[in-house]
Amino acid sequence: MKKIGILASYNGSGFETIQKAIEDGILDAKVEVIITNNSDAGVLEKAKKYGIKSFVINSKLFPNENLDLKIVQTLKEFACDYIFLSGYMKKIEDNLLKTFPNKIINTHPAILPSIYGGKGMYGHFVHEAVVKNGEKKSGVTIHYVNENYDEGEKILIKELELSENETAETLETKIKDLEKIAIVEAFKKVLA
Ligand SMILES: Nc1nc2c(c(=O)[nH]1)N[C@@H](CN(C=O)c1ccc(C(=O)N[C@@H](CCC(=O)O)C(=O)O)cc1)CN2
Ligand SMILES: NCC(=O)N[C@@H]1O[C@H](COP(=O)([O-])[O-])[C@@H](O)[C@H]1O
Repeated sequence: MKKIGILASYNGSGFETIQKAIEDGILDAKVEVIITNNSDAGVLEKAKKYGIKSFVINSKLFPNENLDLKIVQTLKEFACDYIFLSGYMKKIEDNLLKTFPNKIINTHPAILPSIYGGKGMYGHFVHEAVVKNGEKKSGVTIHYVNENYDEGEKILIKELELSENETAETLETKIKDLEKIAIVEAFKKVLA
């Protein structure tokens, strides 16, 4: 059974999607550990709810430590096979990339490659830009992570069409619903 480590900065909705798919027998895997950079992250409550060990790793708590190495050390302690970025807002750096080559998976709330990826394109900013530019479609991209933001090999893309009166808020809700399907489908492919 493959072991998954989670990195999240906020609510970790993607993590909960994976956890529910595991509990429903859809994914043959186990979430071993959750790491966040944000001591107020909602994902910490979710970790408690599902009985999964969690850690806050950031420069405020560990001012004199290499956070990249500390994250690697933690993920290795739990013998993780895959790392899933469930709304993680920090750059994945060299040690993590080298320790888990082609094993770090991210969900991005837009179609990639596009102008809706890269530095500054995260969370609500993505949906605001898509609506502002009058795009007719958007979607979700699940991809492996490389050294640059949102440029890794694609695993799966799911698209949706914007409605006439779409707002960034309504689009974010639709994208998050689409993400639930995309994440499970992508992990079924990866774990096969
Ligand atoms: N090496 C990589 N690291 C990360 C990737 C990746 O593809 N390669 N994906 C991101 C997730 N992400 C989009 O899917 C993303 C997250 C954050 C940013 C961004 O611009 N962040 C800001 C800082 C925001 C903050 O501190 O709250 C920044 O870098 O200025 C872009 C894309 C996760 N890591
Ligand atoms: N560029 C990365 C990015 O924007 N990721 C997005 O952050 C959200 C996190 O939501 P959550 O905190 O509710 O899980 C998710 O929708 C994810 O696609």
